[in-house]
Amino acid sequence: MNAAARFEGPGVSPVFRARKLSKTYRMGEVEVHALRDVDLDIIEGEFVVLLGPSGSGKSTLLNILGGLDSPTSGDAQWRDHQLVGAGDAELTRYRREHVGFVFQFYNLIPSLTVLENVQLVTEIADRPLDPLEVLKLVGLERRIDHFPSQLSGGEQQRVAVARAIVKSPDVLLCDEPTGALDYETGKVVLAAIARANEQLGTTTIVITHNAAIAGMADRVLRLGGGRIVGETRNPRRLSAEEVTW
Ligand SMILES: Nc1ncnc2c1ncn2[C@@H]1O[C@H](COP(=O)(O)OP(=O)(O)OP(=O)(O)O)[C@@H](O)[C@H]1O
Repeated sequence: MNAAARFEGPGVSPVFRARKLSKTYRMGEVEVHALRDVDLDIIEGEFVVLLGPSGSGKSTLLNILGGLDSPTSGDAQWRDHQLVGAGDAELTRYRREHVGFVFQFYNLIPSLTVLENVQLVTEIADRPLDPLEVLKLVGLERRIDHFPSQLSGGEQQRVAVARAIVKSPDVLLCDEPTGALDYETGKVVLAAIARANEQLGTTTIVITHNAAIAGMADRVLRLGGGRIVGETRNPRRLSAEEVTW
């Protein structure tokens, strides 16, 4: 069964709309169904957590929504941007103008300082935020002249979050943002992501293996075998400080 994570009815207009998204990999004789007929709507400003075991299709779904991958069949749109069948140039523009990514590993430029890593993005963004303000938002205003090698993993991940949000993206997509971090540092990074969602209104999707993080979301989608197998809404979102695991 594919639980239909669709919004119906008046007054609700999703920013993401995916229908019957499927992704199949063929490896010789073997077919891997990474996604099977996924229907999904996400509304503006929503904080969605994607949970599910390894191989359930979380990254595949996130990458399609982020314009990094394309499905084998089905349809996906962000506002009026068609994400399926779009050319490379169009997808690059979509990503550059609208999407911020945070991955498990930070991919900072080692020869640039914290501030410079974040400033770099503002040079190609249409409506960037002030890099110093964003570094304040992630609690790194005192480390702006440090190089990545002089920072802890959690601090580097917060620079990566700042870099993702400084262009004021409409969408923030995070794939295991705390996967490489210890408990305390993970919480600080989650707090930074939640703050971007709350203060900037950024539609946020976070993939995690950590079910405790689900408490921070408006909505939790569980994937299994390439399908959405469960959907819950939290009546109240927990702050990063309230989450324990
Ligand atoms: N490039 C690829 N070639 C072949 N199979 C792939 C490829 N990318 C992903 N898959 C397969 O598709 C399925 C879904 O992968 P996906 O990375 O979306 O899962 P996931 O839920 O994000 O897993 P994890 O939590 O381990 O990151 C898996 O079975 C995976 O092996």
